[in-house]
Amino acid sequence: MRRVRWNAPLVTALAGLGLIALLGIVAPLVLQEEATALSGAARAPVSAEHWLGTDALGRDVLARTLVATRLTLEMTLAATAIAAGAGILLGTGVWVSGRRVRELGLRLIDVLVSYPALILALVIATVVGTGPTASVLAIGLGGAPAFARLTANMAASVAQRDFVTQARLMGVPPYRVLVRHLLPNIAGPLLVLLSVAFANVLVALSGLSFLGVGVQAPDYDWGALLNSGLASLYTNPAEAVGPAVAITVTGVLAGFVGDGLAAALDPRARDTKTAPAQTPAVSAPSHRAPADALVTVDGLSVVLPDGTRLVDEVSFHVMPGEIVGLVGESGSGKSLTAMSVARLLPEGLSAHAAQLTLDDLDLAAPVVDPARLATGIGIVFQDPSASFNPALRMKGQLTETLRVHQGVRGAEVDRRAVEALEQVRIKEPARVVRQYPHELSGGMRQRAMIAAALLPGPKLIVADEPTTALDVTVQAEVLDVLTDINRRRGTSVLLISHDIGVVGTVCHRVLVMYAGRVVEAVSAADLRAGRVKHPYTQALLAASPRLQDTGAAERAPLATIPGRPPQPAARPAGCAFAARCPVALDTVCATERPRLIDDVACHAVRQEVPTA
Ligand SMILES: Nc1ncnc2c1ncn2[C@@H]1O[C@H](COP(=O)(O)OP(=O)(O)OP(=O)(O)O)[C@@H](O)[C@H]1O
Repeated sequence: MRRVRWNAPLVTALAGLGLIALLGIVAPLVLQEEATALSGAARAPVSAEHWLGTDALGRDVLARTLVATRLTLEMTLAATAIAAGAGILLGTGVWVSGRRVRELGLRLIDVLVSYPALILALVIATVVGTGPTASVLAIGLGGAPAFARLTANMAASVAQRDFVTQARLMGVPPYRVLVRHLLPNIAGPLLVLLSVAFANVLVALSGLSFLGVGVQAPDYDWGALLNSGLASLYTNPAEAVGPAVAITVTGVLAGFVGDGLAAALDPRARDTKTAPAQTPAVSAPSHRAPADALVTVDGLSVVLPDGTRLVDEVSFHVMPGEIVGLVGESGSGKSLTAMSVARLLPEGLSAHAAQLTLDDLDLAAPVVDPARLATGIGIVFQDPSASFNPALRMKGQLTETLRVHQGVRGAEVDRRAVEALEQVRIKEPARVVRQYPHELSGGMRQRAMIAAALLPGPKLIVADEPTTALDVTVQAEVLDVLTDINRRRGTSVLLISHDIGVVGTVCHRVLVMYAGRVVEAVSAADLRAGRVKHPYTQALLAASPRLQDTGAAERAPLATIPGRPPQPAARPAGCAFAARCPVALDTVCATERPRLIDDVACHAVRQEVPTA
């Protein structure tokens, strides 16, 4: 389960509920006598002696409200436990069963959920009778369908994940898959539902007692006290105020716990918003980007909270109309670099840069106008099947930015959506805009993703491995669309790929990344011709089956790069590639990190260059 990040509403609400629980323990011990003593004055108004007055038999209302805390909380906890226990059992039971039972079970749960819980509880109450136990059973069982539905739905979605499939293939029995793989992965949402259910159960139990079918005299809970206060609502409203406030405060606090838990367990509610790049006050720009560069990145570092640098002082620029490729092995920092430009860093990571700009838009500012960001940068992600919401038609998704940030409405929305699909060469665009994502092929979805990114007219498209998830036959099609858009509209592209063949073919300029740094910047023409300097770029080229240019030097047989890149936290003091490098020098490469000078960061290369 995800680690809980404590937040103020959660802590405050838990502390409040803790206090009420303490009251529930202590009050019956010290106030029991006062709560049952007949003072003589029936329905006495508020006085110094009776802060909330007395009831019809002259008993102190405040003392009774406080004493009732215990029974109310006990009943609420018990009913919530029954709802959760029975619901989770039903939900998981349905999941573990065979297909037919599962189908039947899911339909049953659907029917039960569609039936209001309180009505269901009233029906159960009429069958099992009145009193605390009957109320708890009725409300508990009435709340079970909500838990069953959530458990079954979540279990079904987790069950499709690879690790569950693997466990099942390995013959792990269903109940073990359930306990080891499923329940821990759905515990977060269940916990949130638990606290919300607690509030609902409290209100429902109080409702039953208030209606006279719950707790019966001489027992009393807050609902029963509310019922007795109703009779004197006009003469002594305070009698109803005590239990009403108690129910409201406890219910609201439980709701806050649910809310706080949801925020604490959901990374999107915290810092995924986009971790803004922060500009350190002291660093001065060092990267000499042309004045008319569209994107300027100078000294960009992406760091973990413990200070580990995942991306380390990366500098580059993208000119208007230019396609720049970021290439390197998995983990070299390509995505984090590109996502910093788009201000879409994952939670927990922060970016620092001396300069990070798109035209005159400061991407390193703590706050950036979302409309300018959304219309300035379009993003194409790797997996087209995950990029679209399966429940919505293509039109709405393609045109979201247009509608939200550019106020485009009505027939214009349709026209622009169709036009965008035409531009990415999707046949019958008018029909496709009305379709759902699953009705499109992978290649079409990826081209539609490019259309969505293009629609607001961005100056830059960030394409993060746009062809990796696609069939080889459609990869070229998608890349062709990207280059075509670049040619016709002059849109700049920052293209991320682990395939040096792809970037060499599509880009104008290529930045080779290794262990969080740019180790070489090279024109695509030089790359294709094999005119590269850094031993890592040479190794990548030698290992690439793709780059076949007519003007290229004679290709050597395919090679592999021995070893693995170092983990970000274990990068050596010297060159991070030294351990795998065939030309590493004994001293300097082991001790000194090479800087990017004349587009290459390598001590050995510099030693080879004869000094004038
Ligand atoms: N949210 C995160 N928390 C911690 N480490 C991360 C996070 N995201 C990425 N990393 C680490 O940062 C480094 C760079 O990651 P990044 O995704 O930018 O690499 P990449 O070159 O794009 O690789 P790939 O081609 O596999 O996507 C990797 O070592 C990765 O494990």
